[in-house]
Amino acid sequence: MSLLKTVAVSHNNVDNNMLPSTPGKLKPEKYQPYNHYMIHRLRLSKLTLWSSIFLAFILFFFILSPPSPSPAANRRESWGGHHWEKRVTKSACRNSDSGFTVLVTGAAGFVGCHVSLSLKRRGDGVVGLDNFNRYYDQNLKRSRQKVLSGAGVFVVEGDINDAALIRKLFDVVHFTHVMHLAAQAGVRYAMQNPHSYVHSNVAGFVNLLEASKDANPQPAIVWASSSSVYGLNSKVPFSEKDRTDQPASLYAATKKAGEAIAHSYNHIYGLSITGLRFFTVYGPWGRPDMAYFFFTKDILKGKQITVFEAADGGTVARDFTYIDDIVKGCLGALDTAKRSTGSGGKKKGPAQFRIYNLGNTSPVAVSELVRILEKLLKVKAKKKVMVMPRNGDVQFTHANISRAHRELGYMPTTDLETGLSNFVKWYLDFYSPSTKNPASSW
Ligand SMILES: O=C(O)[C@H]1O[C@H](OP(=O)(O)OP(=O)(O)OC[C@H]2O[C@@H](n3ccc(=O)[nH]c3=O)[C@H](O)[C@@H]2O)[C@H](O)[C@@H](O)[C@@H]1O
Repeated sequence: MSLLKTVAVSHNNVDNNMLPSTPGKLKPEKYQPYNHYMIHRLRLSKLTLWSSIFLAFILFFFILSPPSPSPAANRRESWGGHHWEKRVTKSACRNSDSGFTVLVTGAAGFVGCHVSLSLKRRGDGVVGLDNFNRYYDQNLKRSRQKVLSGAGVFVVEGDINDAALIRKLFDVVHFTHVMHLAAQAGVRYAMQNPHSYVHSNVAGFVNLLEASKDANPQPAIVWASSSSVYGLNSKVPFSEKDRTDQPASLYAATKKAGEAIAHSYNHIYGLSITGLRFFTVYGPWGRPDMAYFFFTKDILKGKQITVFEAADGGTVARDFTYIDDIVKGCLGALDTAKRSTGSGGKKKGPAQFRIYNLGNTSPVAVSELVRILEKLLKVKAKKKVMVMPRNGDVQFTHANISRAHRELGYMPTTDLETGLSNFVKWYLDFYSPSTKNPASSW
C-alpha cells in the first residue's frame, strides 16, 4: 500500500466510526453500511422538509408585507396629505383683505419666531417653515414652536432645499410675501462645518427663489443678510454704499453670495427683493451659540469665559441690536415692499431691489457687555482675555441706519443694558423657572 492509500483508508475509518469530540470516550462501533445509509437519507429528507417550511414562511411574509418606504416617501411623511393642507390653509388665514399672507422660513429660529408672532398678532396670515436642525438646542426651537402654535401659527417641518415641499406650499397658499430667515448662522462655526453654509445660505436660498419666481402671483421677498458682509471694511459707520467684497468668514461670503443671487433673480424674473443686514441681534428666546447667551450660561455656572481683544490691545465691539427693534425693521420692510412684477417665471417689468442696515448705531465693547451681564446676574465673571483668533470675526461693527430710517421708518429704541435685562429675565425663567433667581441672591 502506498503511503497515500494508507492515509486514505485510515481517514475513512476514522470518519465511519464517528469519533465523539470528547477525548477518552472513544467507543469503536461495528461498521454497518446499510443502517448508516438509511439514517443519512432520513436526516436529509427531514432537513429538506424543514427548509421548505422555512422558505414558505419567508415567501408568505414577503408577499403580505407592504413595500418598504423609499427615502423620498420617508421624507414626505412629515408633510403632505389632507390634514396637513388644512393646517397650512388655516394658518395662512388673514384677518382682513388688506392683510398679508406670509411664508416665514426659519420660523422656529430666534428672529423667525418673533417676526411670525408679530405678524400674526396684527392680523396677517402666517405659515412657518423650519427644519429643526441640531445646530443648537432643539428643545429651545420646540418651545418656540409651541408659542407659535398657541398663537395660531403652524410651523411646517421641512427644509428650504426640499423643492417639492416648497412648490407644494406655493400650490396650497398664494403667499403675498416671503420672509426668508432660515439660514446657517454663526461666524465661527463655518470653520467646522463649511458645507452647511453653502447648503442653507446658497443652495437653499436658490431653491426658494426658484419656487418664488415660478409662483403665480410671485410673492415679494424680504430676507436676512448680515452685517458680516462688510468684512474687512474699516470705514465706519458701515453704509450700504460701502464695499462688501472682502468677507472675513465663509458665513459672510455665503451671505454676500445671497445678495448677488437675489439681484440676479430680481433682474431676470422681476422678483421684488429686500435684503436686511442684521447687526448682532440679541434678546429673549435668542440663539445659544451667540456670545451674550453662552456668557450668561457660563457666568452663572462659574465657568471661565473668553473675551476677545484686538491684536494691538484695541477694543472688539459690536453694534448689538435688540430683537424688538429688528422685528420693527422686518415689518417695515414687508410693509413697504412693492409687488413682484413677474408671474409664472416671466418678468413683466423692473422690480424693486433694496438693501438695508438694521443696527443700533451704538457699538458696545465686548468687555462692556460682560460688565453689564455681571451686574444683571450679580455674579463676577471668570474672564480670560485673549487676542481674537483668526476665526472669521471682525473687530468692530457699526451701522449707519439713515436709509432704513428714511425708507422703512426704522428707529431702534433699546439700549444694550435694557435689552440684556429683558434677556436675563427670560433666561432665568426659561431655564430655571422653579429655582430661586440667582440674581436676587447676590
Ligand atoms: O451681525 C452679524 O452679521 C452676525 O452677528 C452675530 O455674529 P457676532 O457679531 O460675531 O456675534 P457673537 O458670536 O455673539 O459675538 C459677539 C462678540 O463677542 C466676541 N466673542 C465671541 C465669542 C467668545 O468666546 N468671546 C468673544 O469675545 C466676538 O468676537 C464678537 O465681537 C451672529 O452670530 C451672526 O449670525 C450674525 O449674522
